[in-house]
Amino acid sequence: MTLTVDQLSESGLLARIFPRLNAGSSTLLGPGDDCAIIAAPDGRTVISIDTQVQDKDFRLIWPNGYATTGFDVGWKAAAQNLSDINAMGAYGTAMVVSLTLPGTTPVCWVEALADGLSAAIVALGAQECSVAGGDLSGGSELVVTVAVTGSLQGREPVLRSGAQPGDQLAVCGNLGVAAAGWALQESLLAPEKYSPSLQEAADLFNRPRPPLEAGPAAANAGATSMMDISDGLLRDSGRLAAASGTRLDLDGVVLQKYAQKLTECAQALAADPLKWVLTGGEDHGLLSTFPPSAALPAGFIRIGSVLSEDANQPAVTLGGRNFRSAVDGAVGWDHFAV
Ligand SMILES: Nc1ncnc2c1ncn2[C@@H]1O[C@H](COP(=O)(O)OP(=O)(O)O)[C@@H](O)[C@H]1O
Ligand SMILES: Cc1ncc(C[n+]2csc(CCOP(=O)(O)OP(=O)(O)O)c2C)c(N)n1
Ligand SMILES: [Mg+2]
Repeated sequence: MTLTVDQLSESGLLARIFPRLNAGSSTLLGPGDDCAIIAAPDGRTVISIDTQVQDKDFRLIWPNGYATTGFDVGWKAAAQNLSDINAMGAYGTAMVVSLTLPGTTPVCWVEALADGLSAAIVALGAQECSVAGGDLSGGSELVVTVAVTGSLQGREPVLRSGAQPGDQLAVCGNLGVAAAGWALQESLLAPEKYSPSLQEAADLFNRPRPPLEAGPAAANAGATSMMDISDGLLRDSGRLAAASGTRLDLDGVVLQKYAQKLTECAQALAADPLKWVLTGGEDHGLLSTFPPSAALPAGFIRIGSVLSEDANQPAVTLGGRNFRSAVDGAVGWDHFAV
């Protein structure tokens, strides 16, 4: 019989979780007391939080049969939180983790979640970020919430609001790959039948790899604005444009190159890969703007330009035209509008 969480006490479950949690050098006191204590030599703390809810952010079993592991959910929790820290130009220092668990959850699933958190932190290059504490509760569905703190290490933060007309618009990381992976898992195409490129898309959906060195590098290179792309390029571009009081024009030719990389997935599902590139979320790459003459840091690719606001023009255009026709009116992910 599989050991489930309702067969353990809270402290019994914690005793299985604690040894699996990454420890980092900013953590003056880790899990076990009422609070953790994190050093903040910079004098400022960057802080963010993200939640994953069963059947909203992941399915335990997908239509194609893939079973989401605790490791996947832990990895994604760490990755999406560190991505927000990255998007400020900061490094992660500590996380706290709140788990709402049905009593029937296997203990090994929770242990794998702790392993996934720590594995992502290390694999993505944030090994100085600890998992410093958390909370446990029971509930009818799985909910995993992680809050993260970060340090700017003396740098100025890069906000969404600093884009200037004339700036270059650039991205670092994947566009549309996680959306392709999500579509695969919502399809009836069994994972055993995946080719290597389908497998890569599914893997990057389940265990995203935000480029964590790129945020601080962009800040150092003079990025004027930045955010991570979690809800899709069009939706997040609209947010950056609105925050900066500018318009953005995307280069359809460059974006087609991202779509071409998804040809095999798109053919397998008879889907439009450009729609994944424009509206797909959960890749957690960076969308940044740089002054016209700035050399883009490693990994950034120019995908458009920043223009002056114009009441007669949409905030985001694709090759100078309204993008809606290219994607059937879709914009990106919204928890309450889909
Ligand atoms: N329940 C809430 N209460 C207060 N602020 C919130 C809440 N939900 C989101 N926010 C804030 O609104 C902004 C947008 O949130 P979100 O779209 O989740 O950002 P991100 O994509 O960076 O995670 C963030 O600054 C976030 O802190
Ligand atoms: C079962 C399921 N349905 C839909 C999705 C797709 N999805 C869920 S959240 C999301 C966008 C990012 O999530 P959000 O909580 O908005 O992240 P944030 O913008 O706060 O970083 C997407 C594309 C999914 N991952 N799983
Ligand atoms: Mg959020």
